[in-house]
Amino acid sequence: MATAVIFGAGVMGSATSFPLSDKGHSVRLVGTHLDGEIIGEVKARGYHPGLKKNLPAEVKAFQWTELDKAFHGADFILSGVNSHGVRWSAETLAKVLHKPLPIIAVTKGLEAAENGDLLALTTVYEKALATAGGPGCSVSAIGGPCIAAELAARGHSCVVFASEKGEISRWLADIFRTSYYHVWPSTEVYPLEIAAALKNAYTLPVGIARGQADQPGGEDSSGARMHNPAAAVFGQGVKEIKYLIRSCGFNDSFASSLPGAGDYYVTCAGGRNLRLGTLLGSGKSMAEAQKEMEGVTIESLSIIETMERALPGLLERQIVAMDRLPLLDYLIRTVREGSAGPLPFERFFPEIHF
Ligand SMILES: NC(=O)C1=CN([C@@H]2O[C@H](COP(=O)(O)OP(=O)(O)OC[C@H]3O[C@@H](n4cnc5c(N)ncnc54)[C@H](OP(=O)(O)O)[C@@H]3O)[C@@H](O)[C@H]2O)C=CC1
Ligand SMILES: O=C(CO)COP(=O)(O)O
Repeated sequence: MATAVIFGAGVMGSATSFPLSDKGHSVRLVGTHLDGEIIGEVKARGYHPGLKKNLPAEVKAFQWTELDKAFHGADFILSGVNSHGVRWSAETLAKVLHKPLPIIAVTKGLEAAENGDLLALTTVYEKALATAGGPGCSVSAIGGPCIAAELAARGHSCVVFASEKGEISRWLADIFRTSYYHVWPSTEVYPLEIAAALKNAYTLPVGIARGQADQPGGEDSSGARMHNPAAAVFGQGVKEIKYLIRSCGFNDSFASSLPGAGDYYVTCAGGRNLRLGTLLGSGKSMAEAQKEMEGVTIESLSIIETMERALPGLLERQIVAMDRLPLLDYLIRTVREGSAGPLPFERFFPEIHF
C-alpha cells in the first residue's frame, strides 16, 4: 500500500481520497494557505464543506503550517489546486520535497508559449518546480468526465491518467483503480491536457445557447424547449477541439473520447463553466455574471485568454486557419466585449460542402 498526499483541499482533490482510501492506501489531505477553514472542518469532524459530506474516516488532514510532517514518507502527490495555483504549488513543493516523487494533477488549464505553441500544465508544473530548485519530479495528468461530487458518492467515473513515462501512468492507474473509479493509463499527455482544458472553454457557448433559448420567445407555443442550438454548438465545439489538437501536431483521438467529448458532455450537464455561459446567454454582462458566481472556480475565461494569446503565432505559422474556428473567434469576442452576442451558426461546420 502507498502513502498519498493530496495537496490542495478543493472539491476535486479531496474527492480522490475516496478511491484511494477504499483501495487501502494511507491518505493525507493537505490544505493550501487558502484552505484553512476546509482543513479545520475535516480535522474537527471529518466533514468537507465543499463536498458537503464526511471524507473517509482514515483520511488525515494537515494545515498549511504542517507541510513537513504531511509530506514525510510520501510515495506520491495528487495535486488538487486549480490552474491559478499551479506555479504556487510547484514553488511550495520545491521547498518541502527532498527527493523526486511522482505527481499527478487534476488541474485543467492551458498556457501559451511566445510563438503560440500550447503548453500543457504538466510542463508548466515541472518547469516551475525545477526553476524553484525542487527535485526533478515527473507530473502526470488526469482527464475525463469526473464531477467531484459524483466521485465522492462513489458513482462510476471513467478517466485517463497520462504520463510521458508509461510505467508511471500504469503504476498510478493501479493505485487509484476501484470498482467505480475506472482508469485507463496513457502516454498521450498533451492531447489529453489540451482536450481537458478546451472543453471548459467550449462549454461556455453551450451555456450561452441554453441561456438564449430559455429567454421569452425561446419556447414554442406548443411548449417545445429549444435544445437544438446547444446541440449544434456542442457538435462544432468537438470539431474545433479535434482540429486544434491535430493542427498542433498531436493525436486527436481523445477529442472524441473521454478527455474531450466525454468530459465536455458532463461539464455541459452541470459544470460551473456552463452556469457562467447560461448567465451570459440570459442577457447578463460578463461583470454581472462573474459577480453572481463570485468565489466559484471558473477556468474557461483564462483558457480563452490563453487561446487569444496563442492565435497570432499559430496563424502566422499557418498551423491553424481562423475559418475553422468560428466558435473560438466568437468566444474571444465575447470575453473582449464583456457580453454574449448572437451565436455564429452560419459559420459552423465549414468542412461540410453542399
Ligand atoms: N470540480 C470538479 O468536478 C472537477 C475539477 N477538475 C479540475 O480540478 C481543479 C480543481 O478544481 P476544484 O477542486 O473543483 O476547485 P476548488 O475551487 O474546489 O479547489 C481548487 C484548489 O486550488 C486552490 N487554489 C485556488 N487558487 C489558488 C492560488 N492562486 N494559489 C494557490 N492555491 C489556489 C484552492 O484554494 P481555495 O479553496 O481557497 O480556493 C483549492 O485548494 C481545476 O483545475 C478543475 O478544472 C477536474 C475534474 C472535475
Ligand atoms: O471538469 C469538470 C468535470 O470533469 C468540471 O467542470 P466545471 O469546472 O465547469 O465545473
